[in-house]
Amino acid sequence: MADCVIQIYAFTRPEEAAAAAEMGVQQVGFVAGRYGLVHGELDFAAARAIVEALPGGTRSVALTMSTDVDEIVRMAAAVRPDIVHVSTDLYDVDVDGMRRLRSLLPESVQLMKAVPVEDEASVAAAQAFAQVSDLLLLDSKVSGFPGVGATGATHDWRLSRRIVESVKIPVILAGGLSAENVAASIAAVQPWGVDSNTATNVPGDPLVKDMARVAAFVRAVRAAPGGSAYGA
Ligand SMILES: O=C(O)c1ccccc1N[C@@H]1O[C@H](COP(=O)(O)O)[C@@H](O)[C@H]1O
Repeated sequence: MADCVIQIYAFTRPEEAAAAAEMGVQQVGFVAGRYGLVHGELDFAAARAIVEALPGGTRSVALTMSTDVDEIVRMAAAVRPDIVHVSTDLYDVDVDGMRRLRSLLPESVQLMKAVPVEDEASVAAAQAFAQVSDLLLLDSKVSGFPGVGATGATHDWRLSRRIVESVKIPVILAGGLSAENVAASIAAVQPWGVDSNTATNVPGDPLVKDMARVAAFVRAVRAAPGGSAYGA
């Protein structure tokens, strides 16, 4: 059994990203591209600076709020992340768009699709997007929040578990995860990875990571049954 992969969002400062990697965060996320939609948007040069700050072996994850496949390809060329994370509303980049995006990205770049877990239809949607993605990220959707995620809210983990069991690619669980609930989420969903944003920020400040909370999240994952190859 492999370690459960730990991904943390949304870094805006290279030094915080590097510190998180040293703490054991394996995938460091940031929002690449300025569209005036969400907190923490970085221009391509600032996003690239985070990629360059990471030690070897830590994967960089560039979240895009663009709905334009060609713009996403331009972002990937400028930022050169390990993973491109498409986090707009589900059908803003649909299955055909994801297929085209996959064909245009270098093979070395993985493509991750955020799927909102809301109801029974989410299971079929995840299965369809799994055919054209390298990874899935299962997240919460709250109306009024642009795109998928960054809500601080959990969702129905039973639906996420069904998705994990029915697709053949790695699945990261996101949505309201914290040091307090991540062990329960791993037990319930058995994902390949877990992800946190709001609960590892300085409370009330979406632009600054709370490194003590990041460290607590890493410890909680590694102590959880199923969270570490070396744990219980
Ligand atoms: O991180 C962001 O700023 C972001 C912006 C727009 C859409 C999604 C975003 N982040 C993703 O949402 C998850 C879960 O967030 P939370 O823990 O519920 O606050 C985050 O980790 C990213 O994958």
